[in-house]
Amino acid sequence: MTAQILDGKATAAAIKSELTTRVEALKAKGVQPGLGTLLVGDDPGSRWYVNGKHRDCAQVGIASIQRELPETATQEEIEAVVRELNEDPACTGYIVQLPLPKGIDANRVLELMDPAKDADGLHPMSLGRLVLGIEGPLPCTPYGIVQLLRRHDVEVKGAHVVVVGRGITIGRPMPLVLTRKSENATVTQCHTGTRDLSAHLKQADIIVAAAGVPHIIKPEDVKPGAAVLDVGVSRDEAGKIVGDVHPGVAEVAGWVAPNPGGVGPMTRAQLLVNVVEAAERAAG
Ligand SMILES: Nc1nc2c(c(=O)[nH]1)N[C@@H](CN(C=O)c1ccc(C(=O)N[C@@H](CCC(=O)O)C(=O)O)cc1)CN2
Repeated sequence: MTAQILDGKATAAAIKSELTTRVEALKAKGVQPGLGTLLVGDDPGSRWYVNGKHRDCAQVGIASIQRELPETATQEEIEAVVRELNEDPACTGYIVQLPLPKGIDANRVLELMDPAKDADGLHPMSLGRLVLGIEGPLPCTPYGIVQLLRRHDVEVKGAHVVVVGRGITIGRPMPLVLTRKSENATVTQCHTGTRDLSAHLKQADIIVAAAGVPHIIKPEDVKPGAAVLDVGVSRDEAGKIVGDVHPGVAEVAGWVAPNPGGVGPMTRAQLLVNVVEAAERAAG
């Protein structure tokens, strides 16, 4: 293996340590930040992610509010919990864990959230703010990726980034974050309608692979020295994660974010950043 590792675990640990100091300063002003989560259904992956978020909160001094509903919950029952979280003063920010069960209108649920409590940066108002260049919470995975690159001194300004995928949590908002003046990257977005993925990938200085297609990024499609971030999550028969990036890419790339251990921990760290920043804004 020749590529250097974009170490998400170590970087997230550094961010959490910085946040601990900021949370202490908030508490000294009488402000206790609290993260709420709403988990609907029994998906073991989603449960693992939500539990991880609350473990992180405990580490940095953020309070936890955990709400759960069964897989059979109706749209109305989910919306009732969202209204409760909107009203709960102990909950300064919250997330609705995605995906929601089949048949639930996730957009309607997201729209119902109080935008001032959107810890995920996925509320339509937060995404609109991002488009307009107004300060607000940033989507956790896209901004976690930017932080991971910055903290390893990988140049984002002027880089050509190819994003593969257009899902709500990563692919769709990723170009919005990367093309802000502060990031100033040039972005090509590829998806299932892209004719020649390989031709686009070969041009990339940075590849963000969020297609959810095992090993779709092959060594022969990667420019030598490029940074490749694997965000795809598929599972093999034993339940082990299989990413979007073929292991042979590490022989060609300059940098790789492994999966697990790369972008996932950064998603969780950025969520805490959003909670702390919202509490800081509220505290003036
Ligand atoms: N409301 C949201 N739902 C979802 C989001 C999101 O940002 N907001 N993103 C993903 C899931 N996710 C956070 O919720 C998430 C994914 C992965 C990780 C992580 O740390 N992964 C580990 C590996 C875990 C494993 O072995 O299964 C890693 O990469 O090292 C954290 C959070 C979809 N839903």
